[in-house]
This record gives sequence, structure tokens and C-alpha cells, in this order.
Amino acid sequence: MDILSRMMIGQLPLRNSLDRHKNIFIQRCKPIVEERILQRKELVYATNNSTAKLLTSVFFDYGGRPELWKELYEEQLKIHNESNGNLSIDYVNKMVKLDCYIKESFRHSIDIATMPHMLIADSYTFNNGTTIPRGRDIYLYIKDTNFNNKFYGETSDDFQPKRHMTSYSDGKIVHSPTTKLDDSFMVFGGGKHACPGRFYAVNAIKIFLHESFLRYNIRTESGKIEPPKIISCYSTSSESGLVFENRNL
Ligand code: HEM
Repeated sequence: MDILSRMMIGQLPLRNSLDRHKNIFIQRCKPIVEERILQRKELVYATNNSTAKLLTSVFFDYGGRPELWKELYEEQLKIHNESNGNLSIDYVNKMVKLDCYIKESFRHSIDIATMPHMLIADSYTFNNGTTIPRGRDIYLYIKDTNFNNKFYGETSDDFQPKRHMTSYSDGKIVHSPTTKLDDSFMVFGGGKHACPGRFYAVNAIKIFLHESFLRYNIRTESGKIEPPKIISCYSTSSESGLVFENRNL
């Protein structure tokens, strides 16, 4: 059984090491962050470290792929017109193409699950002889899952938002939402400690993109797909520019 499966079924005596990282975050930010925000420190940490980072990657993935722009814009325009500009959660749930696009962008953007885990037993030895000492942070390397042909077929390396939806001849579209926990999509972890903020995070990103697509034509400064910046096994979005041009609604 691999490490992922053991974590999921709780066989590995790990706990989320959010507390340790939270304390580092608080020490660094104490002088500048208001008391009111500190009381919500977990939310600030979660939002900074994952949602904002991923939103940036989602913009870069969009800006370098002109072939996606028309269809995604038209879905948002249709929803804008139907809702008269008053988005309710029912309208956010109708953003199916956008959701599939976000899921594909997440699949390509995340190499390691953003929340490390810490071993709380004295030590743990895997079948291959690797021993982890107490207190060691463990990160889930999920690129193996994200680009696994077993889950995504021969085209697993390609950026294809439509891989997450099935269209039927009567026009009905069924899709696998970004928030769905699955062995093939571990971006939000899994099991009882899977990210509880995922619905909030994905809806916030959808609403942000909805408003942005309606207002702006967005492209990378180079006009090309900008590869992510890789720091060791950690990838983050490119540091190059994004261009937002006003769109006439
Ligand atoms: C796109 C954005 C986000 C990503 C990719 C993400 C990812 C993750 C991952 C991988 C975990 C670890 C799951 C596991 O241990 O199996 C986690 C846990 C957690 N996340 Fe998120 N997260 C995101 C946004 C948020 C937001 C916005 C919040 C709060 C509003 C949040 C709150 C939490 C909390 C409280 C936990 C710990 C759950 C537990 O240990 O039981 N996350 N998240």
C-alpha cells in the first residue's frame, strides 16, 4: 500500500502540521496584521497559501491559450444576462465550463498538496525501508496522480478542460466538479481531513473569473503559454506579466 492510501485510511500516525506553519506565519505578520485578522489566522493562511496562488495560475493558463477564450467568455456572458448581474449560488453552479477549466488548471498547477503533515509517532518505516522520524513534515507529491495515464489516458500531459465533462447527444452535459474528492484528483487531499474550504475557494475563484472575463480581455504579456516557476519540487506561477484590456460589454 502506498503512502497516499495509508494517509487516506488513517494508518499513518500523521496530523496536519498547520499549527506549526500557522505559528511561523503569525510571528512574521504580527506587527502588521490587525488583531481582528489574527483571530482568523487559519483563514488568512489558507487563503494566502492556496487560493490566491492558484487564482494566479488559473489566469496564466487562460492568458496563454486563446483557443479557450471565446467559449469561456460566452458561458459567463450568458450567465450574466440570465442573472441580470445578480449572481446567486445557483448561477455559480451553472458555470460548468469554467469549473472544468479551473479543475484542469489546478491539475496542471499543483505538484504537492499545499498542506504538509507531520509524523506524531516515534518513527515509521515503509515497506521499502525508508524510515521517517518523529516530527518530520511530509508533503504529498501529487504530480504522479495528476498526470497518471491510468486516470487521464494517453493525453494526460495535455491541457484539456473538456476532459472533465461528458456531453450527451440531447445536449446534456455532466461534469466532475473541481471540489469532488477522488483518487485521480488529490488537490484538496482526501479522507476526513480533506480541505473543508474547497467549496468556498472554488466558488470565490469562479466569481472572480466571471467578473474578470466580462470586464477584460486577458492575455500573457508574451502572448504565449508561460511555464510555471519551479523551486525544487514546488511549482508556482510565472513571474512574467499579464495584460488586462478593457472589454466593451
Ligand atoms: C484552492 C485553494 C485550496 C487548496 C488547494 C487547499 C488544499 C488543502 C489541502 C491539500 C489540505 C490537506 C488535506 C488533507 O490533509 O488531506 C487542506 C486542508 C485544510 N484547508 Fe484547504 N485548500 C484551499 C483553500 C482553503 C480555504 C480557502 C480554507 C478556509 C476558508 C481552507 C481551509 C482548510 C483547513 C481548515 C484544512 C485542514 C482540515 C483538517 O485538517 O481537517 N482551505 N487544504
